[in-house]
Amino acid sequence: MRTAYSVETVRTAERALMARLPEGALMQRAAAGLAAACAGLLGRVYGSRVVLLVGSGDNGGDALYAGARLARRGAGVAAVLLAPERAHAAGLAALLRAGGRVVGAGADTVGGAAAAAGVGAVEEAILRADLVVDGIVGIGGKGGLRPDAAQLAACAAESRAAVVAVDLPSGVDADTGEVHGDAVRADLTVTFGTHKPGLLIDPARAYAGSVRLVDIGLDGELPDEAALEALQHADVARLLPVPGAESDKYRRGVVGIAAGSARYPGAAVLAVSGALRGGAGAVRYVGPAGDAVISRFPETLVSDRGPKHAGRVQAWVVGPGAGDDASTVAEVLACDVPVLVDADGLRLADRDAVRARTAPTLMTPHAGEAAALLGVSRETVEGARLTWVRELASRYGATVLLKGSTTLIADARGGAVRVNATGTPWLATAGSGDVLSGLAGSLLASGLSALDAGSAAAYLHGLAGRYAADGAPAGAHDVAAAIPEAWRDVRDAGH
Ligand SMILES: NC(=O)C1=CN([C@@H]2O[C@H](COP(=O)(O)OP(=O)(O)OC[C@H]3O[C@@H](n4cnc5c(N)ncnc54)[C@H](OP(=O)(O)O)[C@@H]3O)[C@@H](O)[C@H]2O)[C@@H](O)CC1
Ligand SMILES: Nc1ncnc2c1ncn2[C@@H]1O[C@H](COP(=O)(O)OP(=O)(O)O)[C@@H](O)[C@H]1O
Ligand SMILES: [K+]
Repeated sequence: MRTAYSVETVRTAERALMARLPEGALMQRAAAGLAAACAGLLGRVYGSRVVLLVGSGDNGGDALYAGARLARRGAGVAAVLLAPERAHAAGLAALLRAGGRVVGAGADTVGGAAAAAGVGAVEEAILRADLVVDGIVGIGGKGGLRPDAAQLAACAAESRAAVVAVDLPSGVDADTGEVHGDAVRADLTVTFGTHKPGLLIDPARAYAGSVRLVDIGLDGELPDEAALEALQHADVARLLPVPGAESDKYRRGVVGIAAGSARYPGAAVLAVSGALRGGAGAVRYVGPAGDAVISRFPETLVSDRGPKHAGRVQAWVVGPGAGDDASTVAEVLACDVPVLVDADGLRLADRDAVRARTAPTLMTPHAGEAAALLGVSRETVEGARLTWVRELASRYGATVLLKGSTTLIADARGGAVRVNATGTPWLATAGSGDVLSGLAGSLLASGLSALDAGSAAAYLHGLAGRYAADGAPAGAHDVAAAIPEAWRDVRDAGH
């Protein structure tokens, strides 16, 4: 399991750890990890040109100490100080001792003979650099970058240099993944002690590039419950149902799919295609698309009666392609088994009916559907996914899986939110959400909690999307067909 903790929790853990260590030890650990990552990216350190963007906090201190290490290995290191009089003094002294220099403001006072002052010198240094280290601001940041910092970030973006962010890309919100204004775009982010939620949630995630975690010994000080959890293969493998000797189709779980309409029969077919690959022993279909379903998947138990009379079902999926069939949605919500509500079903579901349910409910909106339920714009949801997925879960008293470039799953009870890391933009294809709903419903029917069913389904679906697409467009039915391959990969990693 990969976990991420809030800034407040990190600060508390940092204080506890610092109290047991010599002064400056943590920063040295951070700087050593940062310098190693920079060296890895540079390939050859000797003779390379490195520019440090240095704010006035400890984030700048990390950059300065790492710069000193690179300078000792023969890199030409220049520091740009955003606030020369407040730059980390010991870090700056270490850099200068190692042969580094200062460019721009403050160069005349601290840089010695090699110093060059002026904005032109700064720009030139950044544009000619092989590597830019962003130590402007880390977990002490508020809001987007200030204008002087934003100018440096723009210059770094223009340069051919690789950009390494220290702890976080400066300007992004560490706790939420929101980006309010300008921020640094990094190729690599080297983060310390633990991931921060913002590194795993878009839009901030997209600014971070790839992320490397440096162990500074913080683990023992962090609480058990994280702010955010990202399941890995082994975690998902533990969740996947495996039939035993005494299993039969009913004991494995029957998932009911109430989906599709005369206008959208394909949604029913796709939801069934996901459900058949999700571990339930049988898939039951009710709705007007029975012929389409049976002709594609003859193993489906098709019923022409409503959900209440369809026979034994351990979990329902309702909504994909449902059009305006509100009565079926209401009927399913009245069933005392886990229910997944997706697509049209989200709009048709009565909030009080959802809140009144005692069996688990899993809602699976994309950002547009979530926005409609919340009465805000799609952009608002996409800009602050963590806030809105929690809000929706709390308003409906349900587990909510918010789809998109970052998929988040939140329980109404609170606790750690799950983030799925396996997706690919190739999944943005019509009907792939229907496949996900069937898959998650099937996992619900085989006994997983709503949080686990949603997380495991998103994980497998993301992997299946990768396998199906493999760098080229794929249809939703290809994604469904690739689920068994994803399942086998995950299962094999769990042994
Ligand atoms: N936690 C750990 O275990 C460890 C933490 N470590 C490191 O410490 C870092 C935290 O250091 P920190 O607390 O000194 O704050 P930091 O991020 O440098 O920011 C403060 C500066 O940012 C400025 N500033 C603020 N907003 C801004 C904006 N929008 N745009 C521009 N500037 C802005 C603010 O300016 P001011 O408001 O004071 O004028 C102030 O100068 C952490 O991220 C990690 O790298 C490691 O060394 C070891 C282990
Ligand atoms: N940019 C993206 N990156 C990763 N996954 C994405 C992206 N866009 C969409 N997806 C995924 O693709 C699926 C699309 O579902 P949905 O929006 O419901 O489509 P549909 O309604 O056509 O079935 C979801 O699983 C979603 O998480
Ligand atoms: K930074």
